[in-house]
Amino acid sequence: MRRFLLLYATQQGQAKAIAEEICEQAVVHGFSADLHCISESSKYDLKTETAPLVVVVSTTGTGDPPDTARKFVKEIQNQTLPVDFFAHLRYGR
Ligand SMILES: Cc1cc2nc3c(=O)[nH]c(=O)nc-3n(C[C@H](O)[C@H](O)[C@H](O)COP(=O)(O)O)c2cc1C
Repeated sequence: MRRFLLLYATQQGQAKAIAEEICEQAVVHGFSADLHCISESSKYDLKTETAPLVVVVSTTGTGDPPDTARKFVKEIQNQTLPVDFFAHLRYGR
């Protein structure tokens, strides 16, 4: 089965439900999704990830990320990261 990484960030559960549906449908279509909340950073490593990445994230407040995504957003907004830091990633959101 072709694997991909599936991350979600949710405030009220909708993004998680959508990610779980994608995970179920993936199997039907011959894919295997590794599903994690985006805050579970010990369970995935985007620096070394070679499989496609799908991110399901809701917005809250005034276009703010869910609480579970705040750390992730802060990390990828780090201005000291090289411009090609995530250049290897194939991702959709
Ligand atoms: C308090 C609140 C603020 C919201 N703010 C935004 C927003 O700024 N932009 C947007 O596109 N959607 C906004 N929404 C809509 C949510 O993104 C939408 O309800 C989504 O399905 C929630 O997903 P979740 O259950 O994964 O948190 C907001 C919803 C709530 C309840």
